Amino acid sequence: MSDFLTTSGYQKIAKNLVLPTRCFINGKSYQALGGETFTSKNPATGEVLAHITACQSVDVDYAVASAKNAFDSGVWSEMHPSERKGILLALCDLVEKNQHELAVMESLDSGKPICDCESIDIPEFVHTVRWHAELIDKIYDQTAPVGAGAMSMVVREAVGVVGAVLPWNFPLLMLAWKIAPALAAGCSMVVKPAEQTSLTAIRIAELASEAGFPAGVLNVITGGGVAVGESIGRHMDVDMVTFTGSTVTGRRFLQYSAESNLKKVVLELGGKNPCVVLDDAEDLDYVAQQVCAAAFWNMGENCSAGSRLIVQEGIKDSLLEHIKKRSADWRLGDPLNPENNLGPMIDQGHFKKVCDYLELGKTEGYDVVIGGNSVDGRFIEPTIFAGVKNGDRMAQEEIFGPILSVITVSSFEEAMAVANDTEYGLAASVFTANSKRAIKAARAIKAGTVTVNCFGEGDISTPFGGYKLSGFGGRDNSIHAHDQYTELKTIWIDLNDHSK
Ligand SMILES: NC(=O)C1=CN([C@@H]2O[C@H](COP(=O)(O)OP(=O)(O)OC[C@H]3O[C@@H](n4cnc5c(N)ncnc54)[C@H](O)[C@@H]3O)[C@@H](O)[C@H]2O)C=CC1
Ligand code: BAL
Repeated sequence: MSDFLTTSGYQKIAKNLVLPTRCFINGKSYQALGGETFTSKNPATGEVLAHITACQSVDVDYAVASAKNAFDSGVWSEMHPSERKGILLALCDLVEKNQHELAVMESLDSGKPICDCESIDIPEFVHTVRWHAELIDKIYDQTAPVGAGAMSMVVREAVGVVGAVLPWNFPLLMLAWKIAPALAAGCSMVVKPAEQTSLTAIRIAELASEAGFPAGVLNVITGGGVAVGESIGRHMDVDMVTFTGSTVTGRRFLQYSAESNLKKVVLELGGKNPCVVLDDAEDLDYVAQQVCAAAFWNMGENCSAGSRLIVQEGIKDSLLEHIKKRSADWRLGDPLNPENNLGPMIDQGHFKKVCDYLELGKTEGYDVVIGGNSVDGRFIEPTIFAGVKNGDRMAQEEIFGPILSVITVSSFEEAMAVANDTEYGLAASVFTANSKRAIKAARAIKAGTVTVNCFGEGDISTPFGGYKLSGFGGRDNSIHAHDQYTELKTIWIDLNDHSK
């Protein structure tokens, strides 16, 4: 559903919303033992939304014990797959029933435009959970070709207790990408949302309980990165961690695992993704629209944002003219106004970081094609710097804001070399009318997803994750995500008659 209300309709919902302040453990609302709280603020206004319970390692112990008890009891892990599916589908129905309230909560907490919350985040949450729910009563285990003397079954079993540590840029959607395959596979979970955006994750745990999830299967624990995130990463009873966030923090989870129980670790990390436009690209207005979406969607706070435009010199000027026109599609302002599609930066620390890149652009003397300014101390204008060299900081560092660097190249070969000249490898887009060049480019670029003649991340049926510093250990989405929340077990049955 994506019919928008009016701004005043959303404001009315916002006024009446009851925002959760306690987390959700073992089927109940839970207050951290230490009694401390942290504040969640509206990034668009700075207003305090909620004082949320700040958990510590002792609370993590309780959440993990609850998840482990639930898992070991078999109440979820051994439930008939079609029954598990039914409960996951019931959660989806409840999310749809509460769509507007969840959308407003997400927008207030994260600064995301309400139009995106309504038309992308919530429908995609539901689609993701339904897809994995629908999968679990249709997949079969295998037998191995071991001859007549034995029967060998190769079966998949749920990993156990999964810790999910989440980022703030897609609070609901990243929650879905992690919980849908893990819960469908039969795992129990301890989820830590980012401090900036805890509200909708808590609300989803409440709705899950209402949908019939047994206590302890889905626990949401709130608090800081070190107090809660590290405690999950080092916990001896957590069998796997799935993480989305910065590469710096992602590396830490490998360390936590190595220094504890060698838990499985799946990391979905940063990106500095190229949009390559070759000189035979058709319909430059469409290309410009896609380039703008790649760079500015979700305020550029997107790991797969196309933040480097690599354009062949013959069409650069013409493409930039189209991009200037298309940038008018991006309207900045009150996230609760459904006409706006650019909200504020997530918090003041991040706002300052992105402002520093605006300053860097001026210091470096780049051509400012559009934007270049901050607005109201919270928002950043969509900004394009031309004349950037790929070795520059602007083209190498993940900014996580609506800033696009334009790098000009003279040939296909140079475009490929520049596209790959990054420590990241999450996503890339290529625009060309020549199908051979499209396929060659898609094969040449070292990235987990390469889209041709469009910007995107694939869909629920395609794996999402990165090469190089963009990821480790697995993928979100698709049947591959389901598989990674399972262990492979071989059961070997001797059929020989040993009595002779
Ligand atoms: N790949 C992506 O989707 C994301 C990338 N980022 C990048 O990271 C930069 C910094 O943003 P942050 O919010 O600080 O990212 P972060 O990676 O530090 O935070 C993500 C999650 O990790 C947790 N965390 C933080 N420190 C931890 C630790 N020592 N041990 C365990 N868990 C920990 C946080 O509480 C949060 O839940 C951004 O400017 C952006 O460039 C941020 C969020 C998402
Ligand atoms: N774009 C979805 C994944 C992420 O930004 O973290």
